[in-house]
Amino acid sequence: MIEAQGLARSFQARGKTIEAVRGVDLDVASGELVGFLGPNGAGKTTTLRMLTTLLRPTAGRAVVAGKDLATDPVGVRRRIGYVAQGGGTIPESRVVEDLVLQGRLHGMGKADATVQAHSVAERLDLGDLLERPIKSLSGGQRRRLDIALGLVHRPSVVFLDEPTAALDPRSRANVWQHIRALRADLGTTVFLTTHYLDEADALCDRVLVIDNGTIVATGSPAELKAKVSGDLVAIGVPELALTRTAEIAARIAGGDAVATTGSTVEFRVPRGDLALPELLRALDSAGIGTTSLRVLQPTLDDVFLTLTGRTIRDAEEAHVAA
Ligand SMILES: Nc1ncnc2c1ncn2[C@@H]1O[C@H](COP(=O)(O)OP(=O)(O)OP(=O)(O)O)[C@@H](O)[C@H]1O
Repeated sequence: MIEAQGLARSFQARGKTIEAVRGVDLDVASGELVGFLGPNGAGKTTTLRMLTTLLRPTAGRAVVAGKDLATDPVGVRRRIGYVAQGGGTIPESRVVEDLVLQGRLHGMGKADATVQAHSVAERLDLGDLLERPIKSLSGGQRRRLDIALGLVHRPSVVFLDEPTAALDPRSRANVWQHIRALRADLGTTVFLTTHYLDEADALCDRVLVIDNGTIVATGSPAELKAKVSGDLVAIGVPELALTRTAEIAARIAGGDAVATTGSTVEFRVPRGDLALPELLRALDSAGIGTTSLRVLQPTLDDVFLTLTGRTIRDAEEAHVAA
């Protein structure tokens, strides 16, 4: 449904060349729900704008919904929905008006656009809000309207740029539910960008991790986590036993990356649950009593850290400071 090879885009700003996207390859199958995960400034929006014909690539090619980006941009536009960060609606207009207008802009007849406006509004729980002025909607309702606007013309693939940015946890969960339903009920291919690790983890079949304009990993959230880091075991012990505990941790089969923070010794092993009996026996023989013991499964942030040497938050802070 989305195929790209070597997609790249650079910008000239203040005499400097910014390579926003540096040769991205993509292969998204029909009906997949794929997330593009990376910190602010990684190149997510730029990639999305190229795939949706809003920005011309400096290099590379892509076929989206069966149409070539370079030779048939109109064909691409007809078949896709694009939900940008902060959509461009008219605050005074009513929800139904905006939905119908959007359908008309896509060349739909008035009757068809009206039927579709009601249908997508129902689908996104906006059925009771059709007569409301857009400016009166809550953040979550507004975000659902943005998504509905991207769906009026029945696209086979929809691109969502940061669909839950700035929403509270409840509204986010609600938007996730609607995105999942889109794929489940209509078979729509969904390609979304996010810098929220939990969003990529909870929502996406497959995640492409992007950093500095380059895809650094791709796989299901579980595959990514399994590939790059094991479980983290954290053992709380009395201060006097810290050094000895770290030595014991280093000797556990498969144990790696032993670190001491405060009164805790942490280390990584491929399977924390399997390492615990050996660890506890060794600590017991050494006469060390534990004050706490935790096994944490890796997060996508661990994946990002392993791949890039930075957490997503560090990368974002560095981008803001640049
Ligand atoms: N029109 C432009 N002119 C100059 N530089 C740009 C332009 N658009 C994007 N950039 C730069 O390209 C890089 C990638 O930006 P992009 O918006 O694609 O990142 P992003 O991953 O989508 O981040 P965000 O989550 O903040 O939207 C950044 O360094 C950005 O400053």
